[in-house]
Amino acid sequence: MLKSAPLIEIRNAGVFRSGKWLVRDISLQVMRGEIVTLIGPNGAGKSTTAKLALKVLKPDAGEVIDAPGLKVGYVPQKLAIDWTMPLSVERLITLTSSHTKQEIAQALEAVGIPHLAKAELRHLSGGEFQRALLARAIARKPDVLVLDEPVQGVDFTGEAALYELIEKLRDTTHCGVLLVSHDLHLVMAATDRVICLNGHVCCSGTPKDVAASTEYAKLFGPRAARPFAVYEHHHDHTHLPDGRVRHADGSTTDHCYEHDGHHHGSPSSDPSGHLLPVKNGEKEEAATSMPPSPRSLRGEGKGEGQIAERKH
Ligand SMILES: Nc1ncnc2c1ncn2[C@@H]1O[C@H](COP(=O)(O)OP(=O)(O)OP(=O)(O)O)[C@@H](O)[C@H]1O
Repeated sequence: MLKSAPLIEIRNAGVFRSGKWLVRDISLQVMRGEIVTLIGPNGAGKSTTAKLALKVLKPDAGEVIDAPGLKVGYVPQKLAIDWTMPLSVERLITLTSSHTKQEIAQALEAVGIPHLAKAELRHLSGGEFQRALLARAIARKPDVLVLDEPVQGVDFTGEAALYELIEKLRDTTHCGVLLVSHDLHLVMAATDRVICLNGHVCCSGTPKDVAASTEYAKLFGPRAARPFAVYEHHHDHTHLPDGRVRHADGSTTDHCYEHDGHHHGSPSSDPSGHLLPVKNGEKEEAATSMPPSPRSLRGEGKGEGQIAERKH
């Protein structure tokens, strides 16, 4: 596979269903090692575009071109799972493709839940469930990960941890990532390009470029006028298990320094003592309200989002 060729390229593609264009004239590329994030209001065509990229949906106009031999890992927005049936994490990973015990263990280790191999899905927290889905997607060592709202059912601090995990997976496996986010205001800093959809590509660029664009402001109205908090983190210090902090120069102290990475933006702090980015006044709300239950977010009984992976 050529390093400089796109892993997935969508060229002027459109999907026509039930007498209307769900999306039209969509063009985007996902390169190796790149994180591309799709944002847009409900019904803007984000999932439709992700399914185009996956070739789950065939374009009625334009084309979708994959790199030869492309392997894709997919985390769908909804899952058709019978929650009355016991289903373990390791069984989820092998539902549609076979993996050795070692591959399963590696995937679970990579997403930080090695201890949950035998756990039942219905007992997992929202964050653990999303990690199990990610483990499933990376077990086949994909060239590209397509993640449709991978932080759903997770609270604000958990969201940040999942975004960090996605960035880490990109860094360690050098895969490309196409990420769907419903969150207009919290886009991880690792995102290389944001594509803002509204049935068509409304605008695109770096998170900061898109936040500053008039098209984005027009699409999201007064919400867009509020400050756009890009989740940023700098690994200039590490919290040790005993509570001390190790700094980039190797020294350790009992607390972080004022100027340490994370220590910008909001005056609020997370449980690790880090300041969290301001989510446009929504942070407190997000932190205090209960996240939707994982089960309600798993599309129970809706029959959508069959687990799908493909290899060409
Ligand atoms: N098979 C279909 N037939 C007709 N309309 C459809 C079909 N699939 C999706 N739609 C419609 O297409 C539009 C785009 O849907 P899509 O799920 O891609 O949006 P989205 O941006 O992912 O939305 P959300 O943020 O709510 O998940 C919606 O209005 C949806 O109702």
